[in-house]
Amino acid sequence: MAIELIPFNFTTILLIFSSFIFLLIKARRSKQKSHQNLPPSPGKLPVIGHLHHLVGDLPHRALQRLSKKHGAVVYLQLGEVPAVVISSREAAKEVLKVQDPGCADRPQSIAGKILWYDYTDIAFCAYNEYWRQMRKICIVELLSTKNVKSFAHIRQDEASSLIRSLQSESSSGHAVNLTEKIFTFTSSITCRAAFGGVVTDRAVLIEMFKEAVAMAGGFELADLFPSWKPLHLFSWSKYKLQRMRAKLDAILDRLVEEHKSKQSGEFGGEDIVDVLIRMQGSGELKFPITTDNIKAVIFDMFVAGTETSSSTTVWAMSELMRTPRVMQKVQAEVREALKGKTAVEESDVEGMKYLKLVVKETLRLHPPIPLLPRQSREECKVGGYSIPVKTRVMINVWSMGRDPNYWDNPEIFCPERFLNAPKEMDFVGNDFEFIPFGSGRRICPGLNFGLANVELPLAKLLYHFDWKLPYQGTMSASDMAESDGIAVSRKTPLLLVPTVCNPVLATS
Ligand code: HEM
Repeated sequence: MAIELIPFNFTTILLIFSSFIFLLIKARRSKQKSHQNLPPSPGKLPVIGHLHHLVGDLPHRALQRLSKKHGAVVYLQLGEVPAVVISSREAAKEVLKVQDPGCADRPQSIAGKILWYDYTDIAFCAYNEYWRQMRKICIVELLSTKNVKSFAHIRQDEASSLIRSLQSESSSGHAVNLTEKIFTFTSSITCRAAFGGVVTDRAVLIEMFKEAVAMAGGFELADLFPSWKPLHLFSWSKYKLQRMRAKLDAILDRLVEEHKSKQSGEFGGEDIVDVLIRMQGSGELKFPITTDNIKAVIFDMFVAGTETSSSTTVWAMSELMRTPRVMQKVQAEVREALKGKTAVEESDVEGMKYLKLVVKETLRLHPPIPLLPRQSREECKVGGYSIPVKTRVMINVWSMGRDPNYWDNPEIFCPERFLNAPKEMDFVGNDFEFIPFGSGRRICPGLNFGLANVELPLAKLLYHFDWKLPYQGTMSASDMAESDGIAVSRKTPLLLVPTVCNPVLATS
């Protein structure tokens, strides 16, 4: 859990001591005016509330443990911040459907404020008219089904580079860092589709974005004690974020300037940055936008579009390596469908039913965003309990995907479960025990783009290569450990040895 420690010296100790007393008095006062009919809670400590229940484990795992003990709707006091954890499909439906838009805000965090330009992007933005306008522009200009289809040649081009680079490295017989390769593939597609070319400073952008994702988890000490200003003044993370923001600004300013001097879309037309610049100048927008707003959206697209898809592909390969039965079955499907071909086309992938089930099963076990981050905009009722206004609502998508009440043998990677399920289940936001893309008004607008960025490379990896672990034996549970942060990927890179099976020609 990303709780940052501030450096210790005499002043710090004095500050911590005096604020402890201040918070103790505040906690006593707020206890007196506590809400009626709140959901059940575990034991609480003065000042820190329930924070100690989250220490030592990743948030989605710690919250699953609490829900098993206290129920599907649990109330927590995280420092000063009221929070509710949702862990059943019925309660998730109430939050995301019945109460939507009552729970459609996002919780605020220092990372969101600094790196996403005062929350003027889409993902961290509050639920308001500005958000609606920006989300609509991004869907129409970038993420619609038609647009996603039109980017097929970019995906094809980048997937072929990925395969060629793996093919040339495979001759050494050494392991390749598949996590890195897939990440480069996905970030190149996002950059080319959204910004018209691979950004010159992409490596710096990637580094920043990785740190941002780790820090945007929202469990920073300063985020949990918003009224305690000295903590904000001395927050080490805040200074780190401000330094990152200065670097980010320089890169994004350059990107915007380049777009102002010429249109950069892949077809010589407009990309999303060109569109936003044009709209900024037209004066026709209901909510006029600044260059900072454009930069917020650019960073959003890069962050939201890259990590989610690449970590899904990497988790899929990890699960396949652990489950030889499924690996053989999916490779057989892919190879049968492509018999005699030297290259994999997107239209070929359409008919690969088992491959699609593999992706579905991967998203059940490894939703890239395990806790949907929402915040109540008004007092609402969930599971018969009251959720006060401005409560952080965390929907534990990860734990619902592994709940034995909904899934047989939930820890087993078994794509066939979706064929044998009593009802057809999909991830488009209607089956609330399986919502890797979220649901309701804030459902992921990049669903089609994301899936396309997972299915094609996966089909290619399985068609062109056989895969081995770089050591004898099988992958252990610790090999599947998860990283910290708002988006959860593998903690360690996936290292695998590829052997060429169906070679790719130099020209394809
Ligand atoms: C496998 C791929 C992906 C997964 C699993 C995923 C998952 C999610 C989830 C769970 C949310 C929060 C939804 C909610 O609160 O209900 C979200 C939001 C979002 N996603 Fe994705 N995503 C993926 C790919 C993408 C891509 C490729 C893009 C764009 C290039 C994208 C852009 C966004 C944006 C802008 C939001 C914020 C929406 C809002 O707050 O209104 N995502 N995504």
